[in-house]
Amino acid sequence: MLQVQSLTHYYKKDKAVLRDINLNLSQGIVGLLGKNGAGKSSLMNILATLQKPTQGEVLWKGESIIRKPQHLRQELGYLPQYFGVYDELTTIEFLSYISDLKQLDTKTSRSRIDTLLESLNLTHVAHFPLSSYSGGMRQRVGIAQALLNNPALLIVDEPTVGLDPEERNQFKNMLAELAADRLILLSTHIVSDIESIADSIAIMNHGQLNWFDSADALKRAAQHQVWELQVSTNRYAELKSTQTVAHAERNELGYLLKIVSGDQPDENARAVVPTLEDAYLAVNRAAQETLA
Ligand SMILES: Nc1ncnc2c1ncn2[C@@H]1O[C@H](COP(=O)(O)OP(=O)(O)OP(=O)(O)O)[C@@H](O)[C@H]1O
Repeated sequence: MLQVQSLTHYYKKDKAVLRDINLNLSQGIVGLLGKNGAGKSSLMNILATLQKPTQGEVLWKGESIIRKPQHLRQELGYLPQYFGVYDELTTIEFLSYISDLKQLDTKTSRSRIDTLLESLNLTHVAHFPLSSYSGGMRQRVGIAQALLNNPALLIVDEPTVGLDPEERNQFKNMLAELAADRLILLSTHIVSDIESIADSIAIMNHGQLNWFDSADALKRAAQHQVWELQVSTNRYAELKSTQTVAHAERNELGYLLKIVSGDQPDENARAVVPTLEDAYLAVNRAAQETLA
């Protein structure tokens, strides 16, 4: 559905924020992981046709979205990282306003708004001003506006910021349901946001794409790179400065560490089965080593 070809982007002449990105995406959820500043929002803004890239091509169903953005826009839903709402409007008023911007006819708009309010559990508060909403409710309104045109491509940029754990889970479940018949691209720096729902995982570092495959393949690739080790407090202080410590748990002997490393970090370290978070750290560590 979506092909990204040799995409490179510069905001300033000497600093590429996206470097030669290539991706072929089809239906399902793609989790885009990367630290702050990795280039996730820049990539998403380009895919949402809000920014033209410096070089490269993006094809939606075979047609260039750079030359013909309108072609994708009709089928696009976008929830940006910073989603502002008009506080004094009610949800119904806000969604009607966005429907007008999306040029939906009145009948389609009314029916879509009713369906979305129902499925996002917002019907009972639809006539309240948005200023009275919690973070999770606002995020559901954000998703509702992105889904008004029943988009075939849904882009959500760091959607779980500000949500409590329960709201996070609800949001994940909702995305999993929505992915049945569309492509969803979700960016985050929190691995648990996409764990269990992403069909594939893309990892970015310094504007480069370092990984694109399933979560299982990612975990397999990290085998023999994750180690558990019991150390004294002094040894922990040493290891902290030389190793990627994924987890440190204090106990009566000092610390039980989980270390991500291509080599056995200590003769007493034993290899353990990587979690998705460990595997993500392993990709980042390898990317840092390549850059160094
Ligand atoms: N409009 C802009 N003008 C200049 N530089 C920018 C602009 N937008 C982003 N950048 C820079 O591009 C780099 C990538 O930023 P981007 O927002 O795409 O990353 P990100 O992975 O989404 O991170 P975050 O989660 O912090 O938003 C950063 O160094 C950022 O400072």
